[in-house]
Amino acid sequence: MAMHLQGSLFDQSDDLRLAPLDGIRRRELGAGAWIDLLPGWLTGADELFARLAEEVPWLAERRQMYEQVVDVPRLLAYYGADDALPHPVLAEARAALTAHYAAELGEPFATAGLCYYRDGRDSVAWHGDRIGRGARENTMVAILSVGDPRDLALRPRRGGDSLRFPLGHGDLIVMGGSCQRTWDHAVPKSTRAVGPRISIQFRPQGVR
Ligand SMILES: O=C(O)CCC(=O)C(=O)O
Ligand SMILES: [Fe+2]
Repeated sequence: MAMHLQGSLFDQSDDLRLAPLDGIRRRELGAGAWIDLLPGWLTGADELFARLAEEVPWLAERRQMYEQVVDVPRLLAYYGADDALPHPVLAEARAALTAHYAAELGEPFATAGLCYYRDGRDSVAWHGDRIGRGARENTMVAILSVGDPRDLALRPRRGGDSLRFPLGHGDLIVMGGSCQRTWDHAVPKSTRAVGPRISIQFRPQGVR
């Protein structure tokens, strides 16, 4: 009898595979912003999660906030357009996104930012990716999520209700149009017992 002692942490498939992007669904948010969602874009991502958690040179940042220096409540890593990505499937993912959005975006996805949320206390506060061109131009930010599910919350900057999109293991969300200018996004803290999550954000050159 074959015994599989190394159980899967999050999903059943051992096969690391990206689904075609044709199945992605768009939702218009208003004010020229939209999101595209594809749950389960990447299957078999347990090994990817483990490798990223162990091998990425994670940085714990500290930031000045008023009179205090505070810990940024998540770990970070950044890969420029010419840096080797920490796993080959991430290069594949970036190439697939570049091909799928070529006509609409008009430039490749280039950089990869990684965030590691160790538990429900880790989070990112409301912001838009507005360092650089995101403040002035329409652009796209594509986020692949692995590990425990966390919500990505979005709210219009002009005021209004926030929306929450639960992002699970292998899910893809793309924020596009005016989203970085006219909407803010956040990963709120969670009081539920949540395990670790890693997000990979692909952006065009000069968008942060
Ligand atoms: O982890 C996420 O899904 C969002 C991260 C984010 O918004 C950012 O790093 O700019
Ligand atoms: Fe962001």
